[in-house]
Amino acid sequence: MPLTQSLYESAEALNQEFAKEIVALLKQGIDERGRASLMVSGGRTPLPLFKALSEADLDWSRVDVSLVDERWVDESSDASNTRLVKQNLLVGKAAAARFIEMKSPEADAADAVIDCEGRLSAVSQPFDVLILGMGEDGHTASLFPCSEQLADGLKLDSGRVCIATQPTTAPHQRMSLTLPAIVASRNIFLHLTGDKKRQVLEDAVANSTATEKPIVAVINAASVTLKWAP
Ligand SMILES: O=C(O)[C@H](O)[C@@H](O)[C@H](O)[C@H](O)COP(=O)(O)O
Repeated sequence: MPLTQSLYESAEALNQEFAKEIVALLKQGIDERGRASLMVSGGRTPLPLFKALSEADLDWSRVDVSLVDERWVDESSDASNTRLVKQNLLVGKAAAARFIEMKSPEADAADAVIDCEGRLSAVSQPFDVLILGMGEDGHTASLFPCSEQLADGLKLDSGRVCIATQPTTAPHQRMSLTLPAIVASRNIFLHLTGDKKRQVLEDAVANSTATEKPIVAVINAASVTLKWAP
């Protein structure tokens, strides 16, 4: 599938323009279906985008927000994506959005998959806007090349929305959307900054298999728009 490239001179320009594009897509979803859904990844890259979104004029009360993946830690942990989103995105105007939790009290993410899918069934699907990041190992969401669960997470006919994964190259058990859940989204964005990640992406698309670099699995299965700045 095509990877549309949207390249910006600066991260500032990227985040301002990207936020406007996301808001327009969410408005379209609300106009057409009464509600819209925004699925976000964790990590450091999205923080300035979250700030721009939190200041955007939108009927956020009609927007469902949830996570593309979650580290299986308490919200009090600095590693929690729930904490990251609540502190950076669901503030200001965006505080009115409905947040659907991925994390639940189960000690093991593997014991929480069915419940997580049940909670996410309350989110209007297909997701209107889904934002992916990427690690330098080519992982996206919490679909890591090193994890034993990767093959199951990449099965397009699994019928699953969530999967518990255990990376060996990154801390914490994870809960992740599966590849089929990701690629069913109406608008999929890959949000990257820096020359290194752009090089990793270009090399992966040119030379890697989906299991070597899971971001390739997404690009092979859906139309993805790259949002990149230096
Ligand atoms: O929970 C997570 O960590 C993310 O979902 C993960 O897939 C992230 O998007 C990449 O690791 C990039 O993270 P950075 O933006 O911090 O480089």
